[in-house]
Amino acid sequence: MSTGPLDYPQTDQATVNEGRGMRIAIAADHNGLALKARLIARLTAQGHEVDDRGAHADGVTVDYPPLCADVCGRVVDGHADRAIVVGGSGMGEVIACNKIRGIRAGLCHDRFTTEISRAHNDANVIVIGAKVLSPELAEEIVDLWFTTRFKGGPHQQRLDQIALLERGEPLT
Ligand SMILES: O=C(CO)[C@H](O)[C@H](O)COP(=O)(O)O
Repeated sequence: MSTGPLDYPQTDQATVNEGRGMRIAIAADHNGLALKARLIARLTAQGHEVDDRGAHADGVTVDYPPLCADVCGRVVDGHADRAIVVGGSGMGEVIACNKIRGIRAGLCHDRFTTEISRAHNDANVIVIGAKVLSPELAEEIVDLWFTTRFKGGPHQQRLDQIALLERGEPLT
C-alpha cells in the first residue's frame, strides 16, 4: 500500500495485482459465518491469501465492532491489502469501519454501489450484508470489487477532502 502526502492509505497494491494475489483480511459476525466461509474458499481458489480473523464459533452471538477494528487495523498497518466484513445488514459494520483512520469502507449490495465504491471512493474495505444479498450475488460483487480500479482525477481530490475531515482539519 502506498502512502500519499496526506499520510493515509491510497490506491493499494490491489490495483496493481488486478484482482489476483492480494492479502485479504476477512471477518464476519454470527450472521455472516456461512458467507464468510464461501468467500474464503472462492478467494483462496482465485489465488488470494486470505486471513480469517473470525468469528469462528457457529451458533454464538458476537459483537461486530471488535471484528471491524481488527480487519481494518490489518489494512491500516499494511498486513492486508484489503478487507471484507460480513454482517447481517452490514450497516453497523460500515459505520464501525469508517471510524478508523485510513479506512474507506463501502456497504455494497449491488453492482452499482460496488463499482462506485472502488472507482470513485477507492474503498479498501467492502462490507456485505448476508441477510441482504444472495450468496451468488455476494460472490459476484466481491469479484467485481477486487477488479474495479480507482479512477483518480476529481475523485482523488474528494478523497483528500475526506482525509482532512478525518483529521479534523479545515477543508480548503
Ligand atoms: O448487520 C449487523 C449490524 O449492522 C449485525 O449483523 C446485526 O445488527 C446483528 O444483530 P443480531 O445480534 O440481532 O443478529
